Amino acid sequence: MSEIAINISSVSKVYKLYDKPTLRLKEALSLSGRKYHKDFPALHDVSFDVKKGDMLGIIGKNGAGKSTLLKIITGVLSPSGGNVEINGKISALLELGAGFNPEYTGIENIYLNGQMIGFTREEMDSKIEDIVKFADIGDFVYQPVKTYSSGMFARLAFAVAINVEPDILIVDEALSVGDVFFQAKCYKKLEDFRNSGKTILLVTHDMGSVIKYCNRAVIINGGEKIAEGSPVDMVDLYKKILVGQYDASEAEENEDSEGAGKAGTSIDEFGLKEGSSWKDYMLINPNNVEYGDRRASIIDFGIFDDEDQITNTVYKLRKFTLKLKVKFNEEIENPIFAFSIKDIKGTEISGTNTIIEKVDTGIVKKGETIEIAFRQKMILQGGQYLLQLGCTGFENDALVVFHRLYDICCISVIADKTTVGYCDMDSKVTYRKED
Ligand SMILES: Nc1ncnc2c1ncn2[C@@H]1O[C@H](COP(=O)(O)OP(=O)(O)OP(=O)(O)O)[C@@H](O)[C@H]1O
Repeated sequence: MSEIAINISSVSKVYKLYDKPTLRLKEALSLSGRKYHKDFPALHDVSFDVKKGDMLGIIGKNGAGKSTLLKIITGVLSPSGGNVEINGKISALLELGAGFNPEYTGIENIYLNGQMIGFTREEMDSKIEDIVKFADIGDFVYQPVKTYSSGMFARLAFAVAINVEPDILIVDEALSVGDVFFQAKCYKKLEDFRNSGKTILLVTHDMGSVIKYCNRAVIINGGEKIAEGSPVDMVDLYKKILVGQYDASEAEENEDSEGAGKAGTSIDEFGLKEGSSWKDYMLINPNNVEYGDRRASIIDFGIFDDEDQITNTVYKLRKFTLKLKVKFNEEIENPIFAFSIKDIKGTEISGTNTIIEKVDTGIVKKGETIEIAFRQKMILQGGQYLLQLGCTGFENDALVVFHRLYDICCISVIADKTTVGYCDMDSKVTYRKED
């Protein structure tokens, strides 16, 4: 029996773009065979295999071609070139509401969907209870689905897709509309599904989910597959694409064959090239804001994980070090070095400085460069955060800012569990019954 669930071989898709809808008809009726469209290549020569039991993340920017690829895999679209071989029964959650009749009730749509997948009414009778229970939308199952919120749609669609015993489940962003509890329930179900040896393809913009749940990932960019490998490496590479720091040679370096890798670039392995600085290895926010009178300048910084690898990705409950290099353009007495971390909504979550930490920085002379390191345990929950750095001081009891960098780079925290609230107190639990 083949170990491959899906084989995608040199798949291309060219869409026909018409300036006006009438031109489509004009082209169809043209006796001379005149073309009224422009070709738009949405996918070009995409090849990869999905093994049975894989949970493969497909990541890429808006318009990269991910949905087009999924539609080809599920047979909704036919490719312009290449081949797709499927080994097993597919159930897909593509566009929200696709395959649902808005006038039918939830229950009627469950039967309709079941029939479309190939189940008889009797077979669906035995599944309906599980589906309704999983969807958990109360009496709305008896209402026409046109009255549903997008979250209710997602619940019903996921409940159907997961309960029809597919071998391969394809999920395209559908989970992002559900509420957090429903998402958690779905991810749990996806894990059970994968643990039972089934295959999942997940398209999502949520990189945390890719790292947490997938065992492999593929990056699609501009209609091409540019890399395939461990989720952590692919997410790192994808972030570079997002901030315009992608270099094609890196994708080749990252192409690996198996398993999960390690985030970041090893200084030992690659060596910091002469003349390069830590920040060359960091993903810098192109929209960062900086200010200050520049009597001291932050000339370099880097985040180092517990293995001293420079990275934007830190694991929860592991140590990491934040290093800064600050060059002094004037003599300054008792400069203060600081960092803080904000969440993506801008709430300052944590941070410290050398005064709070009682570090005596003394007098720094003009021309000197100070290297300062903050080492701590990452206790924030999994997610994306933004880093702020600063060098300040006091003059006549007033705070002066020499150099501050706002939202300079992203810190991605990877977590394998999420506790309550902003941070994880790393509780150690003991449990015993009294005699
Ligand atoms: N039916 C269509 N006709 C013409 N162009 C299309 C059609 N469907 C998609 N496209 C184009 O093909 C490209 C790939 O679209 P696709 O929906 O596959 O991207 P995607 O990676 O899924 O994006 P997103 O993350 O925004 O969902 C886009 O430029 C899109 O505008």
